[in-house]
Amino acid sequence: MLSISHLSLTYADGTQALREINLQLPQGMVGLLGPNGAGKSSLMRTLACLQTPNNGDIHFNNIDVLSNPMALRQQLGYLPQYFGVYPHMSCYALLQHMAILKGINEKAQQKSQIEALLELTNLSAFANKSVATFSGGMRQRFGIAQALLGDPNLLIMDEPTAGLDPAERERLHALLVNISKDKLILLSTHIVEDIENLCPFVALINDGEIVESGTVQSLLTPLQANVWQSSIRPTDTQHILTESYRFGLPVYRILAQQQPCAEAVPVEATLQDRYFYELSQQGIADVTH
Ligand SMILES: Nc1ncnc2c1ncn2[C@@H]1O[C@H](COP(=O)(O)OP(=O)(O)OP(=O)(O)O)[C@@H](O)[C@H]1O
Repeated sequence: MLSISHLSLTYADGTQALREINLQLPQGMVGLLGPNGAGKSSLMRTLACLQTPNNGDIHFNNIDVLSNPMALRQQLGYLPQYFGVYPHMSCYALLQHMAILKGINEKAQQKSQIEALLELTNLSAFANKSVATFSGGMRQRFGIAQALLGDPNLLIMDEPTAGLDPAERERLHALLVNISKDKLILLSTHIVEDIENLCPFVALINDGEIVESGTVQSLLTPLQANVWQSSIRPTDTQHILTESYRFGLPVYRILAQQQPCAEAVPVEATLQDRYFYELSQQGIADVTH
């Protein structure tokens, strides 16, 4: 559905943000997962035709995106990571303005779409309030509403759950799952849990390169039967994937073919395990083989 080949982007200051990205993304929810500075926003802005790559091709269905950005824009919804300055316009008026920019010119159509989206994003009660006065979570919900205007086939969402409280986050998850059936929704995040909850397909990006992509199941298979959990730090620290806390007590996730210490119990591999495995791969031996 979305095909990216040899995509490279270098900023004017010489920062190489994308290095020869090759990706084939299917319909449905796709997660783009990577640490800070990995290149997620750079890739999303490039796919949304907001910046031009130095090299490469992007095809969405039968559209050659780089040579025909207008054709993509008619099918695109984009939620940027930051909106910048909000004009002092009411939420409704700003959505109406954006609807016109998207080519939704008929008043009745604008009204029905905007009202439905305000309802979906829990903003109906604030339709007449200025967006400039919205809280962070309300702005995020507004951003989601504007991205959905025109019922786009490709929805690109840069950190959509940023700033949402747990109830709104769940609401957004349900909304995205419901609308993802006949579209491609590409969402970027460094919150692994969001992707685990939502995305059957994932791409891991680090330092401008795609380090892995595929179904979550295919990414977990190499780790299965090799992940252990322990509350005690193993003496051989080489294979520790993560060191976190639960209720203030340490939790170690360890990648090893044999029980790494007496306290370790075997556990199901998670996307978080795979993510940390990829990030630390230069430093640890490949114990999956
Ligand atoms: N306009 C720019 N000019 C120069 N360098 C940039 C620009 N925008 C991003 N970069 C650099 O490109 C690299 C990738 O940045 P990008 O914002 O795409 O990463 P990210 O994965 O979205 O990070 P985060 O999760 O922190 O938002 C980083 O080194 C960043 O400093």
